[in-house]
Amino acid sequence: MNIPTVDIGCYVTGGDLQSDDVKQTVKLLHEAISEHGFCYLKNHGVPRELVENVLKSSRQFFKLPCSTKLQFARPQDSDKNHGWVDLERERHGQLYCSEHSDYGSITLLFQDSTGGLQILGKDGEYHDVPRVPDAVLLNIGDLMQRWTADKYPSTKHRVVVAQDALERRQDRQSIAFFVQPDNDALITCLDGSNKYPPITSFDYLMQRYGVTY
Ligand SMILES: O=C(O)CCC(=O)C(=O)O
Ligand SMILES: [Fe+2]
Repeated sequence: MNIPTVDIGCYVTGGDLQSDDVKQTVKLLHEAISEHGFCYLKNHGVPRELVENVLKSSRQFFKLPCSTKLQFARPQDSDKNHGWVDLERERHGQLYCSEHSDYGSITLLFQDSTGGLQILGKDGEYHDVPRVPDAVLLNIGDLMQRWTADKYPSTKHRVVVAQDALERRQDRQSIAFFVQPDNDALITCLDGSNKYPPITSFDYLMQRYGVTY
């Protein structure tokens, strides 16, 4: 499957929104995410060094003893949705990155070179989505699909660790940034169709967490 790469440099550097460059970028972005719900972004403005530093810090963090990591654990019975989740809980809830779609508006994902991410194509088959150096992967979440009355698909995906990586006991790292609108933002179908009733971003998220955690 060919996930398109869109260069958003002209927008990131503050280009005039009415310029042909920006209009063309918007068109390509629209086409890419309408088709796959996924696309790579180039010239996204996040410095490579920053990404590498975050990966390094997270490597250090995960090597800490469990007792230390527990101090930063995500509370189980509160609406605070950040913090460390141990593998057992993660397996229970999220089935360790088996097939799922993301909840929010968009997700930005940096992967390492291990690979393993796959997306479900319209053909019903899973397709590898390898890392593209210096690009960030953007994907549409369920709330954005609802917001766009299903025009932008929240495509199902999963992570499978390749046999050779398993044998080498190679660690895999990725950084996912889940973008969620402000809690009180009312999500109403943008095309006026009212295909889904309006819901606040917070209520939607809580509904979903209620099912998963
Ligand atoms: O680690 C990855 O490549 C993807 C993870 C993912 O899909 C998620 O956390 O929602
Ligand atoms: Fe995901």
